[in-house]
Amino acid sequence: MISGAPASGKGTQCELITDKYGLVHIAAGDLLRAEVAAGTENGIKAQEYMNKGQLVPNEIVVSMVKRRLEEQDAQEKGWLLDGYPRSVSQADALEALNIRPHVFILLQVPEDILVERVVGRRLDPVTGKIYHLTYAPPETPEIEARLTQRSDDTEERVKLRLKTHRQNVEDVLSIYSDVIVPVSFGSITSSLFAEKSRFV
Ligand SMILES: Nc1ncnc2c1ncn2[C@@H]1O[C@H](COP(=O)(O)OP(=O)(O)O)[C@@H](O)[C@H]1O
Repeated sequence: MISGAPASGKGTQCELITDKYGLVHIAAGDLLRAEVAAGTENGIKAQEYMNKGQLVPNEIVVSMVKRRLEEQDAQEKGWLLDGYPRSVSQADALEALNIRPHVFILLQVPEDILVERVVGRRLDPVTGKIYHLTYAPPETPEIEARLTQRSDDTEERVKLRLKTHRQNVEDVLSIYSDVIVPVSFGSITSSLFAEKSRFV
């Protein structure tokens, strides 16, 4: 499992970890965005909460994540669960199925840096690669032209998401205290990964 505040680097570290270990990346936020894009009933409900940076109700998220964890690829290759659980009740739902992580990676980044990261974050819809207009600019003008920005990646909304994260992270950490590996800001992405990848 990997946990961290918005723009703490979950997505970027997940890409490095899943490439190296052949794990299946399961991100609750991505699953929800797929429901929103598909216009499903759950997606329409979830959108209201996501626009406010609030947690989407468990009756939508828990079954969605459980189903994805139980799919054959995750069972065979192993999974890296990103952005779930975000509450004790969500963690309890996995405990009830005897689903526990071998490692719980906790990314820790100062909040002022997070806001700057979010506002400049962009996504390439063709490759799925994450860029930052200042710190990790796109390689070509063609890529730059097609980059998209998440609707909740505004300064106003990221502050709501940070508040939600602070409210929930402490509850969850107590459940995984035996497998937590804290990873603090200060290393660039690749050296951070290299330095800490011994634990995975
Ligand atoms: N485990 C979860 N439980 C409830 N809502 C979630 C969960 N994970 C993600 N969401 C919703 O999806 C939004 C985007 O999540 P995510 O892509 O992980 O971005 P962030 O890193 O900002 O949390 C969150 O702001 C929240 O509204």
